Amino acid sequence: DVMKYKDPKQPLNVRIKDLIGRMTLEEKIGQMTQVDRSVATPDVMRNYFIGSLLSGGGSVPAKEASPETWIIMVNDFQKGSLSTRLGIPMIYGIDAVHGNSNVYNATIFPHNIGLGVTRDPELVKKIGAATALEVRATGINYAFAPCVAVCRDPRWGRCFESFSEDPNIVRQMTEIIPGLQGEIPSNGRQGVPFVDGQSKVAACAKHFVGDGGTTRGINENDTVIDFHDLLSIHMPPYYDAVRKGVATIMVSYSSWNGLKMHRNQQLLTGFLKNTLKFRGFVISDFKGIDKMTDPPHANYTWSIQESVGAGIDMIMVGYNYFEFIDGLTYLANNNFIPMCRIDDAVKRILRVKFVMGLFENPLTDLSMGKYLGEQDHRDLAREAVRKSLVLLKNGKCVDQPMLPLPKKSTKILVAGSHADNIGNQCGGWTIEWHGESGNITKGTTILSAVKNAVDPTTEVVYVENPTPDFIKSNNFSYAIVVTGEYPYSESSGDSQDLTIPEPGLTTIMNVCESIKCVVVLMSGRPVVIEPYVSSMDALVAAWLPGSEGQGVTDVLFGDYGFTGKLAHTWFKTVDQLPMNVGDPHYDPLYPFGYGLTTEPT
Ligand SMILES: OC[C@@H]1[C@@H](O)[C@H](O)[C@@H](O)c2nc(CNc3ccccc3)cn21
Repeated sequence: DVMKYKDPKQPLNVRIKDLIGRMTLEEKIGQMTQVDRSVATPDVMRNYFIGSLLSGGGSVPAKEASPETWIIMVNDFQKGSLSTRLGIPMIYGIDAVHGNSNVYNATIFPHNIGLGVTRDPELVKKIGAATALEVRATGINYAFAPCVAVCRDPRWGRCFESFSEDPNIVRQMTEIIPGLQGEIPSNGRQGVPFVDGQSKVAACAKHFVGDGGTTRGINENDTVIDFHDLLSIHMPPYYDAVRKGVATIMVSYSSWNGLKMHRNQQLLTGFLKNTLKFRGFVISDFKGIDKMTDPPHANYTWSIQESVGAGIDMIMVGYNYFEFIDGLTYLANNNFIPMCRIDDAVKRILRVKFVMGLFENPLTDLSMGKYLGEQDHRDLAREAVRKSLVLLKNGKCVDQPMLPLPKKSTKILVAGSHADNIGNQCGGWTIEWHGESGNITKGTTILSAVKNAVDPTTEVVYVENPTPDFIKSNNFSYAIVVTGEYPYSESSGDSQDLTIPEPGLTTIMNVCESIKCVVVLMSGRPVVIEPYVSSMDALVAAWLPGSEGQGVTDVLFGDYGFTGKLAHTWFKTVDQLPMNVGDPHYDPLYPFGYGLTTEPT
């Protein structure tokens, strides 16, 4: 008989039922296994029936690899999967969290903290669509995005991955999901996985749930709140993500009231699958099951039993696929995990793979490579940068605004560690896991953007960390100081003091106490700035704008007006934290929703 699961005209549930009815336990467990590309080969894919691969942060086929190199790599792994008895295609995931940002020369969009400021769902949906194309340009079909964390404490190293402290802004920004996956047709079913073909990708709402609410913002720590607050602060974005057909949801490393999310059956199965009726697949975080114990990996068989038993469908194993497969096989064969749980997991994984057309189009044509970093994506990113900037101060006297800056001046000074540094303006999850300073990928630095923006007769002088004497010996009309935080991600970004690292503050004080200055602050979150604001003539929060630095000068020089409003409370001192809009004792330096505006000249 023609195998029904191979027939795209068959109803989805018929295909799933037919296929799972043919699968051995080995083939089922293989589908639940995701490993990093660095330990995979086509033979491993075939012999262990591996259902999914990922590129962890920085896991690339080669340094500065071209899109074609990426496509060939992914296709080769896929051919390994297709050569198995049942020919089930694998799904390949990557952290396309601000563009396909691991990939050299991809368009790098502002990180989520900047996108939340735009409060523009249509813009963010377009960013999702552009990102999907740039992911497909590398042969990849699955993005571990969007992060829908609600960051409640800026000491959290991942606050830059959160759209806002306000769940309503995060809910609005889930429009990136139909951008990434495609819009559910008006006559289509909401609340079931939807991925609209070869220019779209499966998305991943993460990290379920409460990742942004941990104690003192300590990454992967404990979120101690009652069920009402969990449901009203951290859960709402998942209502929207499920309704919009998100294909997958990733579990948080963190705990809720002392229980690791990776073993929280009440929330993973009881609430997400049974109450919210989520029908896609739940994926663990990287070695998330290892981290259920202290020390990690202390009892791997227990970790497998507790996580799969709680309702996780695909395990982001990391590297040790043999140990995982062996452990889960033992647990299934000895009924520590019931077969119905394994079948539920595999059905969810197959549902996503069928829905996204993976069986019909498992391979990528090399011609898709042209979409990587294409100009109209860069123009879109530039627009997002413009709308993400927040003007916090404009002139020392209300009636003497400094911005917009004149394009025609005799001589101006550009200074600061982030003025001529693409890596610094992109932040974490860019090329490398933690990101990296330097000329790491294609883009426009702020210095280049200034030179492009000003009148040709204006002399632009760049000195990264100028001395007061140097400044005073030149008659600069004004200075633009670009500085802030260096790239970080995850726990490496956790900070208890939230100070601007040196020499940033020194540069700010040296310049601003010598001449008129506008400070462009690049940071993944609000940082300690209050003691220094009085020295500045103007202050712009630029967050982590990404590769298209021209968007910053578009607004500084008045081609566009400032429109952004804070999506995060800007505290005065860290001992006020956590402090969020709506709190009874709310005494910020700049409140949630604050932002000065300017008119285009
Ligand atoms: O990169 C995969 C996931 C990512 O989607 C999650 O948001 C994040 O919590 C996460 N952390 C790791 C662990 N980090 C890691 C980075 C590079 C190589 C190996 C592990 C992987 N991942």
